[in-house]
Amino acid sequence: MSHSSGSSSRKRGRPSSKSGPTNPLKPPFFKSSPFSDFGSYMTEKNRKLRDQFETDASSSSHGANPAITDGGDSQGIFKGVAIFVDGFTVPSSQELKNYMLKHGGKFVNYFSRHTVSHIICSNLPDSKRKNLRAFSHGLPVVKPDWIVDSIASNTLLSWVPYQLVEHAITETSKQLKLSAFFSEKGISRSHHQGILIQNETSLPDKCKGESTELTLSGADNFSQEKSLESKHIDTNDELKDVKSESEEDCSTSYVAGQSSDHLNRPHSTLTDPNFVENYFKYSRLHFIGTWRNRYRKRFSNFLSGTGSKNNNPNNNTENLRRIVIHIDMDCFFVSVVIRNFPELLDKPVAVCHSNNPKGTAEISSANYPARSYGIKAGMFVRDAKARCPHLTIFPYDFSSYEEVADQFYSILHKHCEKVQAVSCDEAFLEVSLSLNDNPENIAEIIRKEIFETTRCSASAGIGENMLLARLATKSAKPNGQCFIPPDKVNEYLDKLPISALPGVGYNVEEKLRMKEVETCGQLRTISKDILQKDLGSKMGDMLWNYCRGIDHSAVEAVQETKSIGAEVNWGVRFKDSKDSENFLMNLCKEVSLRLHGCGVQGRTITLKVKVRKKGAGEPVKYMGCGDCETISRSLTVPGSINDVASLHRIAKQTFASFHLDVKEVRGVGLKLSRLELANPSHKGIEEGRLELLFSSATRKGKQPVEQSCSTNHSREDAPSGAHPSSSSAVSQGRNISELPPLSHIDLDVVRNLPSEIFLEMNGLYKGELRKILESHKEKVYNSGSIEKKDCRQQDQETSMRMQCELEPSEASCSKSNYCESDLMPGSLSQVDFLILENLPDEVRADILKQLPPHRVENQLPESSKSSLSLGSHSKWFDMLRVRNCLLSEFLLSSATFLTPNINPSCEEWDAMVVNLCEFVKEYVSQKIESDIEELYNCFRLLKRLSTNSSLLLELYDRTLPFLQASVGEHYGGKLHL
Ligand SMILES: Nc1ccn([C@H]2C[C@H](O)[C@@H](COP(=O)(O)OP(=O)(O)OP(=O)(O)O)O2)c(=O)n1
Repeated sequence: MSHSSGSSSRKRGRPSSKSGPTNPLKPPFFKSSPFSDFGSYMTEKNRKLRDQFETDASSSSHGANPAITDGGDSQGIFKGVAIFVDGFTVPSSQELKNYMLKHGGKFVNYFSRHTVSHIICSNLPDSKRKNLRAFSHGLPVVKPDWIVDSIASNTLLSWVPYQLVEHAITETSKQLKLSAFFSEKGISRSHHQGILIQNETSLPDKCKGESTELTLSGADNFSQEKSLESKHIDTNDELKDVKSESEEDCSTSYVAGQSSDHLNRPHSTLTDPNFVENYFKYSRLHFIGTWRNRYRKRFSNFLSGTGSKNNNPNNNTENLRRIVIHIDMDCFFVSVVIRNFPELLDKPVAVCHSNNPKGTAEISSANYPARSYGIKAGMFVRDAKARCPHLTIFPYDFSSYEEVADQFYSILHKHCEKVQAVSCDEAFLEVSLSLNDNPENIAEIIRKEIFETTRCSASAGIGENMLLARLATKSAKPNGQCFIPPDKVNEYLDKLPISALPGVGYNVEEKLRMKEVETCGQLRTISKDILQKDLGSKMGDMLWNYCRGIDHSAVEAVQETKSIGAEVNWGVRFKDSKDSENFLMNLCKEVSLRLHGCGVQGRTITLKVKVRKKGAGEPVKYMGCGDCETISRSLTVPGSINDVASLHRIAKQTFASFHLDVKEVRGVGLKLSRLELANPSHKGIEEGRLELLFSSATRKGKQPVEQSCSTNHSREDAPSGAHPSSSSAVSQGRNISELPPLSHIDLDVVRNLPSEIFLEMNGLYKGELRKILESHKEKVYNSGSIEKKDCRQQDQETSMRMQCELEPSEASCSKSNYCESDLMPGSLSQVDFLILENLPDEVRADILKQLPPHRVENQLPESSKSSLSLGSHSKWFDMLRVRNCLLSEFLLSSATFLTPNINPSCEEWDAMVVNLCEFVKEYVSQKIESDIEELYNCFRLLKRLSTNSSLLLELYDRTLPFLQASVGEHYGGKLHL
């Protein structure tokens, strides 16, 4: 029977008002038939057809259906699917029926919303389209291609991309599109999950296995495909490639956990001017990478770094032992998203931004049932689906991860004072227990509370050190705990594969395998000398310890951040230098945001660029970076920075110095190291920083934190409104014996401290800190070398800074120390104008008097002259604040780069000259007077530095004419240098 006849016979047989006035369910023409009414006739007919279909199906599966028998999939890919074909289709209804026969599905001749799971249809007349809900009864209306493609890929594909009408499913089942769940207004995930459940239960039972996935993939939308299509109308070959790739990837994928904007977001720098911002907004790696900053802010009260107060109420330290607990949530991302789906607990589930079964999106987390199919984090979806076609994939839900992570850490901090955060779902705890206490009890209490609060399980490993605790967690997972008592350590390690030890990668494993060493027990038979000889001193030493269960690292509540940056290695495709510049600017904005978020700035800027290797084809991963070479360069500037303009200037210059074909660039990263606390005027400066400084300084001195900072205190203890030096948390309860020894204090950090913290710290050290700084300064000045000059200059800046930051009373009493003319900066470029501007008027006037007068030729416009005149300080400061010595930073970094032992190549050298010329041109052309002031100072500085370097002299000689020509062009004069 054809699809259309099925439909018409249904209409024909429908009881009508004309059938009989008495009982419409018993029309007169059934009176003489064996069927009591039309319903029983249809039931009987359907039964017959079903039997017939099943007989055909069983003969088909036993006979001519290699797809089922050979494929080993005796159930067939359409198990649970029952189609009803409506209207003319290609392939025909009969062919579709045969496909169902062969591949385990059902073909329903007469529509019934109770037996049909999918309506197959090639076209919908307008009338049906308008009244879709009535027509479809809430079932999916899908093109026959869905069946054909599923057979071709031997997998039941999501039907969503094959919907006949885009909104078929969303309108009919009142299901919101996934994009709506992630609107900017922040509709909650639980709402979204609630809807998913609702949808699942509303589908026929037999479809439930797939329904979660199907419903989730409701975010697959054609609009995305279409928008990509329209955006990619371009004759450029590369764009064409991208088009086909993105269609392949996006047409059947959702990008969830994101706003609807994102669903329509193009997938590369080629078409998205805000690519960097979007990339980080939706990136799981970004979430993981930036999580620590959020944690620090939220739990700053707990980050005293002391942690030495005993957990045990009985404070008798003699009878206590130190135990480390490593606690880790199980399959974190999955556990969080399936909390509302208890029926999925024992089903394979993963989290990924796309569920396109052919796609190369990476699995972020897989639950343990999924792992039994070999699915793991980092695997492409297509590989995961190949291993487990019924894998349910959920989108990210970052806000819920954050919420659960907060709950997790609140519990940990409640139970333990010394918590070392490893990641959003993993931490080390150090607890002190009496010899009789069972360490498993506390782990159990914590795990129970975590589960009751978050509805997600955590596993715990317990041991005498961090190594053993971490190893024990592996044995405990999932949802368990494991204690390795001291007398069982060797036994535990004997059989443990060396690959389970932290830090053992493929290379080390291979080298040891060559020696027939595969377990820790076997590793113990090799001497330390041999290990160090074969694997290097550090690795050899570490492995020698690890295979004996020895680990000296201490649980540390505060961990130093050494660098902050951002890197994008996906979706990077530039057409021209305008693209790359725009990208760099956005990357700098991102990095600047992160630096401000942490209240720090950095002095060393590293730019890393990934460039496609010669001959490397397009990457396997869609829009990935593929086979690349990595080039990187670091520059150290004299003053730390965190503002976008400075970062961008340096990044742009460095990028240009690589002389790359931008079309070949596949990834860019920017990182700042040598971090310092940000300028006190920055909002990023937070309370508690001094605590961080103490612990970092102490670590630097390789002294365990708890030894020097034994008193527990939190900022909440500080009485409000009291004088900082006596009331702050730092001062609370501290006496000098509890502070790190002065020799452990990092003087570079101290130099840059905000005044109130410096004063507080100096007070704690009874004035010794200032003395040390001064004597250090003397030493530097007396040691005589080219470096002295820089140190001296730096110290002059420090002196200025200290002078400026001292409280008025302190400032006046120390003035004689710092305002001596020999310590004054040699040029304006060495002055921190922000500080200068904030000085009391008389102090600033004092300092300004001692600055060397700058000279600009008379031809400069009057306006420039007046703004550059020392008499009009306020205007001058305002302007200078805007551009705060950027050029000098560039020049000084160049100077660092051009030290005699580095010897730049000709290419690098030429790049330097060309870049400087361009830089100068750009500066001058903007006609900002403060820039002229800056150029003047910078070239003076360059001239001075060039007396010690022939390279710098050449740089000066080659760029000076350029500078003068530009000044002449824009101002009609030249600078006297
Ligand atoms: N390649 C990776 C690794 C991890 N993560 C995310 C998802 C994880 O859920 C979370 C925590 O990482 P874990 O390594 O702790 O892995 P899981 O918690 O998923 O599993 P396990 O139970 O093994 O800890 O970080 C990720 O997105 N991509």
